[in-house]
Amino acid sequence: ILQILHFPDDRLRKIASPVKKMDDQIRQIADDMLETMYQAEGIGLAATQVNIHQRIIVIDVSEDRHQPLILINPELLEKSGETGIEEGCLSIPGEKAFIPRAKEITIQALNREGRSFRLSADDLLAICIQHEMDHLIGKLFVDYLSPFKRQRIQKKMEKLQKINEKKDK
Ligand SMILES: O=C(O)C[C@@H](Cc1ccccc1)[C@H](O)SCc1ccccc1
Ligand SMILES: [Zn+2]
Repeated sequence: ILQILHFPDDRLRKIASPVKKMDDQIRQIADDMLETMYQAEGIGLAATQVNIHQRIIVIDVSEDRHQPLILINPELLEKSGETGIEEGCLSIPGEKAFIPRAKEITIQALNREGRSFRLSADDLLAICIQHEMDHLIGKLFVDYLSPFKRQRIQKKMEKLQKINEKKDK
């Protein structure tokens, strides 16, 4: 299980580098990320969130929680339409906000064997991919909100941090 960074940790703002070569080390990172995501009851996780600054995303939006998707070096090829839901984020626990997203997207990525594939997605899967791809460029859903709302969330998270630090001591 990997430790998930929490907003406003500056490391969440780093830009991830493309994976140079798909190898066992990258596969191990993806497996550790999947385990961390399932344990945290998320439906997606980006490497940035676990302080690994490479373009690796894991997703599982299935009901049975056994259809993991690994996206290496994802690129957005097309997007269309508009949709949105109240989004959460494992790096901003307890906060939710409606975020506008494209309804359909087509991406290209490498799979766990390092082979290039294209994926067209809509609804929750499309939203999740867009949310995770934002993480890889240091973007969080709070960045779509007004500065006032973002600041209010930052204050709440910093207070939570202090309470947790006291507990750990
Ligand atoms: O922090 C993350 O990247 C995990 C996100 C992924 C996500 C956020 C918003 C919309 C879709 C995916 C979530 O914490 S996963 C938790 C969750 C579960 C079901 C529906 C929405 C969010
Ligand atoms: Zn997130």
